[in-house]
Amino acid sequence: MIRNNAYILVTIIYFIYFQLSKQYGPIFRIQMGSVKMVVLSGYETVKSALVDSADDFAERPFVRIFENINHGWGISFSHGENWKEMRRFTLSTLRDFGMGRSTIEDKIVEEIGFLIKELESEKGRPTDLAMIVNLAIGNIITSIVMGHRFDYQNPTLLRLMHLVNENMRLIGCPSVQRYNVFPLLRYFPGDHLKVKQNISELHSFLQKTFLQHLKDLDRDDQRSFIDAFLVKQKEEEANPNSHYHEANLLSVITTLFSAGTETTASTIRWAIFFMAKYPDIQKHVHEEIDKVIGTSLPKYEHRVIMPYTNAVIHETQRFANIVPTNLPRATTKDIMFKGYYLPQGTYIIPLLESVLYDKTQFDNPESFCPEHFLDSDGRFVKNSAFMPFSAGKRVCIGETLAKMELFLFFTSLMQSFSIHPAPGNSVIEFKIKPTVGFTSSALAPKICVISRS
Ligand code: HEM
Repeated sequence: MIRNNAYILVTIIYFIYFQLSKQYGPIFRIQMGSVKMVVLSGYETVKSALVDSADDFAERPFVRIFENINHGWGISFSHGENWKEMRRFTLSTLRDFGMGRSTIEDKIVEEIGFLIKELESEKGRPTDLAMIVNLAIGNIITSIVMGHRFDYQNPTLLRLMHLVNENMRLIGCPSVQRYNVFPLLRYFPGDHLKVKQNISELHSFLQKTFLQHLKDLDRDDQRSFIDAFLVKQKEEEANPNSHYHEANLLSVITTLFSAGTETTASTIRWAIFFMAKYPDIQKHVHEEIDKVIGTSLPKYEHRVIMPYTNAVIHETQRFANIVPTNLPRATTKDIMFKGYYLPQGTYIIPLLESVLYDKTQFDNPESFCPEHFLDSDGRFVKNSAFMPFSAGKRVCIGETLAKMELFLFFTSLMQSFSIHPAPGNSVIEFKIKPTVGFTSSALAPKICVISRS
């Protein structure tokens, strides 16, 4: 059936899938512990599966740690009708409900104002961006979910972000990956227990928040995602099969925090670090911002007339490759795919790294090169292998929000500041390394953020 079957002990296996695909081709099977997986590699193969055969690859497999967290509820690891309903509701609430494009844009612009003030107060001293960018992006999700933001020193925000970040790191770490594939490990202590403990704390905080929202609920003045969900829950009170119950609400909101914070914050940090690393590219970005926006407030609509900045953001997402393995998929029925028989429920890894670094789609994939998204006249060009949000039926639901955040945060920060490696650290020595975790975060030395005014 499948060309190769390599049995591989679990280590930090994710980093070697791409290497294996160079040896075994675009479709190969590996076995980790008790779990057999089929890896799809390269743009043509991943696109054929996720886009051309979208319905056949629309499920998620059983992944022990996600089952512990979600119990099949919510969106990211839920199945069938429940997944469809929660996905539809979340997408339409993000799009339509009193927080349509302009209102979300307002919230983002407001948050950027606080972030800029905070960075100005550093007065150009060497700064670690990790925490502060995380809090700012976390506040956008908080505003959407709860209807308000927190000060950066607020203990509730700090604790929420700590729980979310720690879990993102633990879920991607080797010990939890081993736990996922060796069933007996569930009887032993380990990082999976810390993940569960963090989720319990997060859920009890959210349950108290739901009660408060329920008390103040006004059908005609819904101020947050929680309000919209609770209204729907009331409307469906008489329906015994309703999907609008607390377990789904807890799971959806936990996912919005986990999937919607570190991913975007990490991409913004990568973009800022690239500016410190590549001063010529930074100069070009500054010139375009000064010419197109000047001292006005950046708006999302500016991106269509800012091809260079737009290309830098796209190249950051491509190069930073922050979800290298994608989330796993499963086949919805028995299928033949490119000559191979894949039974229903086959565990699929559609390797995003192999798409974003595909030599047949990008001239110089190993280099940071905004020209990958520009034509010879400097116009922005799309590339269908640009898939950092994946593709098909399970494509990231936060894509629109994340794109708006990335453009507005990056453009506003570059409008206000120039970015430099900290003294004693030359541009050549300025190294950015990805860290191991669920997402590929940027580890870089401190930088200096100098006001341009
Ligand atoms: C730069 C930022 C982001 C990146 C690169 C990213 C990437 C991804 C990827 C690769 C997937 C897997 C899709 C698949 O299975 O094919 C995903 C799924 C998902 N993302 Fe994002 N994401 C980002 C931001 C966000 C934000 C801001 C939110 C929420 C507000 C979000 C919510 C989700 C959810 C709920 C899913 C599961 C979708 C489903 O199973 O139907 N993401 N994301």
